[in-house]
Amino acid sequence: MANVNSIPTVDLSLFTSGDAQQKAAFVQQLGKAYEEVGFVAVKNHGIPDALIEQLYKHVQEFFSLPFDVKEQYEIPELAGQRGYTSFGKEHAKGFDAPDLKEFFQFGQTVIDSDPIQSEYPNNVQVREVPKFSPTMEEAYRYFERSGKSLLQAIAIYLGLDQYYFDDKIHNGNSILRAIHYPPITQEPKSAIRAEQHEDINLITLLVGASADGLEILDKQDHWVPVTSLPEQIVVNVGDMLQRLTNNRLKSTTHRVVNPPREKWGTSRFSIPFFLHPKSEMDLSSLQSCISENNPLQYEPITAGAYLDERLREIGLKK
Ligand SMILES: O=C(O)CCC(=O)C(=O)O
Ligand SMILES: [Fe+2]
Repeated sequence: MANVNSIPTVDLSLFTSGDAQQKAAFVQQLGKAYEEVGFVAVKNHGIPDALIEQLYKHVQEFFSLPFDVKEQYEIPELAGQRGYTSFGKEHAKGFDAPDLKEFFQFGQTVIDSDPIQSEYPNNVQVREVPKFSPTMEEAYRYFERSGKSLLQAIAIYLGLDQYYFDDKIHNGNSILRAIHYPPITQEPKSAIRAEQHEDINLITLLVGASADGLEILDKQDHWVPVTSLPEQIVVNVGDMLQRLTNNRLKSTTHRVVNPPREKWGTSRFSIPFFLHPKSEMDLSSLQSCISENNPLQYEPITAGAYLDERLREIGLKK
């Protein structure tokens, strides 16, 4: 990735270990960035570099397995929510052509006695790459922790109690998705690897993808490449948070484009963490985000019902 940021940068350590003034400054920077751009690059995000390196290594090992091995880990009844999803299964909302990607999804493991456990299917263990699932699980915990801090800052920005989201995301339905965009072998029908879309969840945390290609749509309707430093993660607002805030925080449209011809021969890997609350969370817009200038835009819905609706729209759920 290029060494220049095209989105605002924030330093999470100001929030997690700074003094009161630094913490307040972080809250304002993050909130303003989410009102204006919807995307930030986060440094000192708390996810160890060595873990990210291991994660990419095992993810690449998994995708380089033969197709008939990967296919054993595909479970259509689970709508792609756990295990492997092969090429051509997912398309963006409103588009027919499938994205040029295969992916693997890893979900929540409940370790306390919360009965919510019965809502979640088991994660899929990949026998051929023994360290794949344990590394996904370890990374999942770190993403949850960083995401929780970011949501605490967002809660303060919205005038809510700092811990407003904590119980809503504890044992939540988050997904760690490892994606492989294969090399391009012939003149592609379109210049797009993943068609434009908005994420469904509260926030998405994305560790440095292995190649350029991610772009966001700015307010002037221009596509702007997202660039961040290797030690940063990109964190964006999803539709659930946009809905909760009655469009005050922006779920910005984004896509992944093909590389220039000289890089067609290379794969692209990326590993977004989609932070979801428990399915029972009420996504009704907050009263504090409704005003004469910004009248209520959405019907009330729970996170679970909303996710279900969206999975049907993108072709994962029938
Ligand atoms: O591959 C990327 O960099 C982003 C993928 C993405 O936007 C998504 O899966 O929702
Ligand atoms: Fe996305």
